[in-house]
Amino acid sequence: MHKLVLLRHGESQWNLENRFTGWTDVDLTATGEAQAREAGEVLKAEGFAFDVAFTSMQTRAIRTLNLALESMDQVYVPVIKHWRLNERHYGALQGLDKAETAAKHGEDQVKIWRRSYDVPPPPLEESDERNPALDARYVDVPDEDLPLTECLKDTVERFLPYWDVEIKPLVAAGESVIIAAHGNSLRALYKHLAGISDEDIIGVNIPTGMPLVFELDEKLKTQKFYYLGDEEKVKAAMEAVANQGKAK
Ligand SMILES: O=C(O)[C@@H](CO)OP(=O)(O)O
Repeated sequence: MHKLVLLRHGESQWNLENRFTGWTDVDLTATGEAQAREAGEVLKAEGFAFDVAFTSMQTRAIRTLNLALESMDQVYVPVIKHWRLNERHYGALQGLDKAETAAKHGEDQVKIWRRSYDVPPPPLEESDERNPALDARYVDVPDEDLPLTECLKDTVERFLPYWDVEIKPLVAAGESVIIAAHGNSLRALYKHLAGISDEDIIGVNIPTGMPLVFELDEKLKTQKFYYLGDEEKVKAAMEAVANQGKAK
């Protein structure tokens, strides 16, 4: 049996401000840092010893991983960063307040933009200074692979090839792996690993800073998955994420 750990970053500045974030590179808040350290403590208490860690190219996920490994006394673990683990690109919604957007366009429309499988938010203009093609960290990525918006299906299509080729073989070989990433990029992997339908993925919300363990058999079929930590706390945190798209 293999155990794979998924960890969404701790609270970011724009989680706190309730703004659509996507590929905007915001940092953790002090609460987010504490959540990351706490995740590390929980993982340590459960006896996890990682062989390799994967994360995105975004500060909030990288720092969450670093802080968690630090509180596990495992900063020596090799870390691989890749853009395919980045958050889903939120297009022209990036920077907008979620509750204000719900008041303007309706909660139903915001839920479609936030959680539907195949409806992308309006794209950024190519000339927008936030176009990832202008960001030095993606200089080696072909422009046509860099998104100006994404629905979850697009995120699945860019994340899963990386999972299949780079991560899955390590898990299959018995390596202990942690992936520190984002609410929606982890929903893409969650959908795949848990076999969730395009319709049911709408109801899945991943809370910040809470380790999610997938137990996989020898064929890497999921046997069970669960969050580490207090069940009520996890439930409340999931509901809070779902409610971020409601008008005030
Ligand atoms: O803004 C975002 O990029 C994501 C994750 O923080 O938010 P949401 O939960 O609304 O998809």
